[in-house]
Amino acid sequence: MITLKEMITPIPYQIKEDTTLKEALNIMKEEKYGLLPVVNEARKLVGVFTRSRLFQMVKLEKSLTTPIKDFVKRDVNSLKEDTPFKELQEIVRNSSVGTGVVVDAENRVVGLFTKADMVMGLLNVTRTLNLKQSLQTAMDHAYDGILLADETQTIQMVSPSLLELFNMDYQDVLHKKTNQVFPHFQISKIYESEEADISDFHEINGIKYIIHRIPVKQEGRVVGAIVKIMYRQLNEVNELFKRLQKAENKASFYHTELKKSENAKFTWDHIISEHTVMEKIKKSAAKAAKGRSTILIRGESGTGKELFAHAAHNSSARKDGKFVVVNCAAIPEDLLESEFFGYEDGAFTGARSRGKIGKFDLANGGSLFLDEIGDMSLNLQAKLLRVLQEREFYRVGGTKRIQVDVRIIAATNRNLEEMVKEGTFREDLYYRLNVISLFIPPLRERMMDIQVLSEKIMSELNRVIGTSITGFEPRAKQILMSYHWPGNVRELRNVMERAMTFAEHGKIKVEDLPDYMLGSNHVLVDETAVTQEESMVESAERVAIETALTKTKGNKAKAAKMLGISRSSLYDKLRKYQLNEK
Ligand SMILES: Nc1ncnc2c1ncn2[C@@H]1O[C@H](COP(=O)(O)OP(=O)(O)OP(=O)(O)O)[C@@H](O)[C@H]1O
Repeated sequence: MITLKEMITPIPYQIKEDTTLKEALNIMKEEKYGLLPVVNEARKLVGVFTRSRLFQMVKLEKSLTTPIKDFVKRDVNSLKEDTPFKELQEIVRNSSVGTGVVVDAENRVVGLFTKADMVMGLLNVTRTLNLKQSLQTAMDHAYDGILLADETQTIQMVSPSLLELFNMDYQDVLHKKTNQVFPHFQISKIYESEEADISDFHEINGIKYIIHRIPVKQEGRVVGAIVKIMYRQLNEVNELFKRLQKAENKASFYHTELKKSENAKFTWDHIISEHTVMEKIKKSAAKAAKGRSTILIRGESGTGKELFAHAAHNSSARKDGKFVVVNCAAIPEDLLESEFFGYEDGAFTGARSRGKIGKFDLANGGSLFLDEIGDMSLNLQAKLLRVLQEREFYRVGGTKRIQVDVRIIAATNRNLEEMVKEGTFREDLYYRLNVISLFIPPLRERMMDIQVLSEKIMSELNRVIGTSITGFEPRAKQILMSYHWPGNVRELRNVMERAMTFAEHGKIKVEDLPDYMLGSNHVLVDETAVTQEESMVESAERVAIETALTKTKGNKAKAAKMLGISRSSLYDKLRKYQLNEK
């Protein structure tokens, strides 16, 4: 709101009691002031010399050299410069005096205040207010991100879409220097060059954007800047472009798909995790990968077993050899043997009689990944065991021994020990495979990973499907963090893809999540407890801790384990989020 300070007429003259009639006359004639404030040596207000006092002196035929001292009006009501606008309105309304003297806290004169000043001030207020309001409305509805900075490069206005893109709140940016909050906008450039320009592509959360910097000039001088962040259209264009590309690349797609099955695509870096147990598994897997032993990867479906197998092959001495995948559950029983060992010419009648190379042959010098090994028939288990023991096999219908150098990496989500007990999995094969065994914990037991994985997946999908999703609304995040994820990371990916397709841009809301996730029994934390002030990371972290404590019935050691953090860091976080009493 406007203050008196902004409406006063500054007065360059300070007359004193010894100022002569002549001097006072000259000033009043020149400047047409109705009154002049009179000050003492300390420049403090002692009274005013008015036009009527001047006439009085002339009427009394005082000589021009007479000091004005005896004609100073001493009972003046001065106005303090910090008088609020509302109070000022009252004073002006009730006062018969047209001009007042404005003083500072020490009673020193700072200027005059006239009724005309007041009217002009009011007019300005209304004009600025209306303009500001119209601008704000335009900003609120802007499709692009927009930022207005003043002459000092201080942020005066921002559009909600800009805040959404950078996941910030008004208080994070308003009245702060642009260079502090958004250094990469490089706004100072245009204050110097005075020319509008457009940046190269930038990227945040997989969303591409361009910065359009426009200087605002007044009388040839830069008095501010408008920054326009274009991102939504970019992603839409991107999407169209991608569709075109997809069509063009179809043929080569099939080609690469074919090749893909024999090449390991992933490395340890593709396995995203911040959980201490996962880090340990990654380390020991990397170590095991260097040797020759069989590796058995255990864990629920969708926990990333195949990813580990790829990474293990890629960090082994065999990385230049093939990485051949066999899904033991997907191949019909009667074909499994020929898939593994191939067959000789003439082993079958008809079109296929020209022979076929088996997966063991293909993987020679490389790795053979036997996925879902728990789903293999006992008959084949026996044959596999023989190859593992003797490192040789016969093709179907063949009599020649084929020697191979293949490293086996097997995976299963089945309980092999139970199966051995039941007699559905060979004990000797079990021991052969179980030389180095890795167990990947389910996602619900490494809640910090839900956070990091969802962020990574969001970035990736923004890029791939052309959405511009910037995060989650607190309640949606809470559901994500407390859901039990039976399908693990695979399910998380599917949920994210679906939610991002629904939401398209902005934040993912509860209604973008599948209904089955919303069942109240999965949501373990009080929803009102997620406050707006917390950052996304903080609120996710707090929800994770609360959920872990609820799940472990308050057992801090177990909760820390579930979260993948040390006990002391759990205690730090409990203090930080004031969760101690829970
Ligand atoms: N830690 C992780 N970081 C990144 N992506 C992951 C991670 N874990 C799993 N994924 C992703 O989740 C999906 C499922 O992973 P993967 O196929 O390796 O699981 P799996 O345990 O082999 O499943 P299944 O037992 O059903 O074969 C894949 O898209 C994979 O890329």
